[in-house]
Amino acid sequence: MSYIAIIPAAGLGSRMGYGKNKVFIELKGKSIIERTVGLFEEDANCTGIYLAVREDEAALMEEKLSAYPKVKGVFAGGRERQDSIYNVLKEIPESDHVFIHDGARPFASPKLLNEVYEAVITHKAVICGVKVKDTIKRVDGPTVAETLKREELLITHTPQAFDYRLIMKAHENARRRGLAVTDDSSMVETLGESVHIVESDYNNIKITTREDLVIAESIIAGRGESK
Ligand SMILES: Nc1ccn([C@@H]2O[C@H](COP(=O)(O)OP(=O)(O)OP(=O)(O)O)[C@@H](O)[C@H]2O)c(=O)n1
Ligand SMILES: C[C@](O)(CO)[C@H](O)COP(=O)(O)O
Repeated sequence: MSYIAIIPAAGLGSRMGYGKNKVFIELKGKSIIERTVGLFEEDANCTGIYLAVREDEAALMEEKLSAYPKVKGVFAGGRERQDSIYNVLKEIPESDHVFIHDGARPFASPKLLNEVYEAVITHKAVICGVKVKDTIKRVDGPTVAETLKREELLITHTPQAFDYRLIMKAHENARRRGLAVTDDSSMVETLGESVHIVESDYNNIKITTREDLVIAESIIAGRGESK
């Protein structure tokens, strides 16, 4: 048994405001996308890595990732993350399991990848996430609508892992029904299938805004990484 990894990296990075795709930002001499791809390159259970990239960045991406032999394909992304992933899903070879992991999430630990992999062997859909630390309220404009039960909430991370046929069916169903979602497991939920949860960790951040770059630098410093 093994899995293949899909890495969506075709975003605009608009919340970062960097003027170009944030996955090319370097953190201690290595770009975010190289760090993310490196996680799967190092994972013995991963047999191939496929990316969604912006068409105008395909050449740059291929150059950046030339040192990662598990990268088997780079495909054009779509308008939304969901479209980018579907564009890759329909091109990849059929396999037992598929991991989907944000290109902008470079700190997933080997332990987490392993736990998600163990879980997807038994469960057909697996996500990871962490507990909410703050109190979350649903709002209606400037007014509080309700206070949600914190113990029922999960901050969702990637990797998310799936049985290949199930995630393909979930994406195709979502496209047919015009469902727009921000993570892949939501589409599996829509099919009425259960989604298993593995505990992630707070370092597994998605680099989204400028503040995240400071956190990222501090995670790297804490690891004592040498160049
Ligand atoms: N059309 C899109 C949009 C996003 N992504 C990827 O999905 C991941 C998570 O998305 P997000 O953090 O939202 O990245 P961006 O879309 O780049 O950021 P923003 O929403 O701020 O523009 C990123 O690795 C991003 O490159 C993608 O492949 N295709
Ligand atoms: C999939 C995800 O990373 C889970 O937290 C997140 O939903 C991606 O959302 P984005 O708005 O595309 O960053």
